[in-house]
Amino acid sequence: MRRLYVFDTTLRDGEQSLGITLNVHEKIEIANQLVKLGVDVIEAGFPASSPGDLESVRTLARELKGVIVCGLSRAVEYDIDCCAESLREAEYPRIHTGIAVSPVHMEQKLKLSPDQVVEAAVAAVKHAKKYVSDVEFYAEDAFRSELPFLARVLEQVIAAGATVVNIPDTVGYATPWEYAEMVKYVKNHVSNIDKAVVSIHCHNDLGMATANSVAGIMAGAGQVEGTINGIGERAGNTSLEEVVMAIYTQRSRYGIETGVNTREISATSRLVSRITGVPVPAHKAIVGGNAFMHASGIHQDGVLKERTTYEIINPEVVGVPKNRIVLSARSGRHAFRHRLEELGYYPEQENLETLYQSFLQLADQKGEVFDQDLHALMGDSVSEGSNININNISVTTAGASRATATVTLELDGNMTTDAACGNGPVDAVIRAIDRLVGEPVTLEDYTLQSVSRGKEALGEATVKVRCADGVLVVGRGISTDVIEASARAYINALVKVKRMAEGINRPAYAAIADEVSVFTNL
Ligand SMILES: CC(=O)SCCNC(=O)CCNC(=O)[C@H](O)C(C)(C)COP(=O)(O)OP(=O)(O)OC[C@H]1O[C@@H](n2cnc3c(N)ncnc32)[C@H](O)[C@@H]1OP(=O)(O)O
Ligand SMILES: CC(C)C(=O)C(=O)O
Repeated sequence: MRRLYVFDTTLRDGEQSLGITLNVHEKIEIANQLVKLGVDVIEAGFPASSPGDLESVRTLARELKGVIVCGLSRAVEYDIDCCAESLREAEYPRIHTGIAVSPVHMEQKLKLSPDQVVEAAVAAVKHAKKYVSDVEFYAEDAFRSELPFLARVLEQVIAAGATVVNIPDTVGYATPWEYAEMVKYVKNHVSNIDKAVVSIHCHNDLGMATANSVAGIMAGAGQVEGTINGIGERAGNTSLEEVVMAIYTQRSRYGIETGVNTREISATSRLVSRITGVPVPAHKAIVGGNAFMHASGIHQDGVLKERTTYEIINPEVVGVPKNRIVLSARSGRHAFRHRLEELGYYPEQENLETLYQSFLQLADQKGEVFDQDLHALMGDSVSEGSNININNISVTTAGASRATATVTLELDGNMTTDAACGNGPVDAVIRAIDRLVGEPVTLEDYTLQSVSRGKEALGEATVKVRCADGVLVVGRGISTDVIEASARAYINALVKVKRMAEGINRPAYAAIADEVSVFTNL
C-alpha cells in the first residue's frame, strides 16, 4: 500500500470562504477534531495577515501534538518571519511559502519577469529553511503555467531545500486527465523530484476538485490538500472527506491508504458546519443528510435484501450510525441516551434530564424525531444558563410586509412584555426583543433552514449581530416554529454579547478595535 498524506486547510483556505472568520477558540475546537480525524498536516492560518491570525496559529502550534502544523506565507521575508514566529513552539512546524508561476499572474499581478519569480521563489525557500527543516513550496496557478517553466521553478526550490512541492489548480480550471498529465510531467521532468513530496491542491470552480485530486493522486501525488465539507475561496476546495472515501472505497484496486480514521468524518463535518455557520447540503457526498437515505421502493427493497445493492459505503464507516431505533414521545431515557451516544454525544448525567424533556416536547410536536433533530437539539444552547427566556410570542401580519409582534420574556426572573411593528414577522419580533432587552447591537445577517424532514421539521435560524465594539457574534435557535427559532437565535446572540461584556470567554484579541471575529461557542 502507498501512503497518501492528507493536508487539511480548513482553517486557512476554508476560512477564506466569504463570511467566515474563525477566532482562536473555534480554530482550536476544529483542530482538535482534525487530530482525532487523523490528518497529517493542519494548515492553521496565514500569520502575516493579522495579529489575531498570528496568535491563533501560535496557539495551535503550541497545543497540537502529533501533527504537522503549518502556516502560509507569500514569498516575502516578513510573511515568512511571521510564520516562523507563530510556529516556534510547534512539535512539527512547516512553513508553506510560494509564488505564482502562470503568465497572467506573473505579468499582471506580480509584475515580475519569470527570472525574477524564480529568484523570489528560491530566496523564499532559503529564508524559510533558516527557521524550519520542513518547507513546502506552492507554485500558485501551476495548472495555467507553462510546464517547462514550472519544472524549472520546482527543480530550483527543491535544490534550495523544499521538502514538499505543491502544484495547485488555483482557479479550478483543470479536468481530471489534464491535471493527472501535469502531475506526471512534474514527476518526469523535475530531475530532483525524488527529494520532495508532490502535493496537489484543487479548487472547485467547475465542480471537479475531487475528481482532479483523485486523478492527481493516481498519477503519483504523495499529498492531497483540501478542506472539510469543501469550504473555501469562491466555489471552495477539494472536500477532503470525498477524496479520503474515494481512496478508501477503492483501496484494493488503487493500493493507496491514508492515516484518516474515517469514523470521525461525520462528526468533523458537523462540527465545521456548526462553527462556520455554513450548512452542508442534504445531497452532499459522504456527509450530506441524505447521503445514506434510500427513498424509492426499488432501492429500499434492494437494500433490505442486500445493503451493497445500493450502498457503496457502510454508513458506520464514516461515523453515521445505522438507524435501528425510531425515536418518538414513547421512547424512554435509555433509548434517547443510546441514540445520542451512537451519534457521538455523551451528555453529563445532570444535563440528561433537561435534554430529555426538550426531546419529549419536540417528539410531541413532530411524532418521529430524526438524527438531524438530535444534532440540532444538542447544538442548541439558546437559553442554557441564560437569564432570558421566551414566555410568549404572538404576531399579526397585515399585507405582505407589515407585522406587529407582542413578546413576553422572562428577564432575570421577571415577566415583561412589549410590542413592535416591523417589515415582516421576524423583523417585528426582533424589534420587540430589542425594546425589552436593550442591548445595543446591529443585526447583520439572518438565515433560516430546515434541519430535518417532515411537515413538523425543525427550523434552524442563524443570526449574526455586531456589537458596539465591532465584534461579530453568531446566535442559533431551533424550533418547529420558525418565528420562535428566529427569536431564540437572536436571544442566543444577545446572551453571548452580555457574557462577553461580563468578560466570559472573551478572547484577548477581541479588544483590538479593528479586529472582526465571530463567536459561536461562548
Ligand atoms: C491562492 C491563495 O489562496 S493565496 C492566500 C490568500 N490569502 C490571503 O490573501 C490572506 C489574507 N491577505 C492579507 O491579509 C493581505 O492581503 C496580505 C497581508 C497578505 C498582504 O497585504 P498587502 O501588503 O496590503 O497587499 P495586498 O493584499 O493589497 O496585495 C498583495 C501584494 O502581494 C503580492 N503578492 C501576491 N502573492 C504573492 C506571493 N506569493 N509572493 C510575493 N508577493 C505576492 C501582490 O503582487 C501584491 O504586491 P504589490 O503590493 O507590490 O502590488
Ligand atoms: C496558496 C495556494 C496553495 C492556494 O491556496 C492556491 O493556489 O489555491
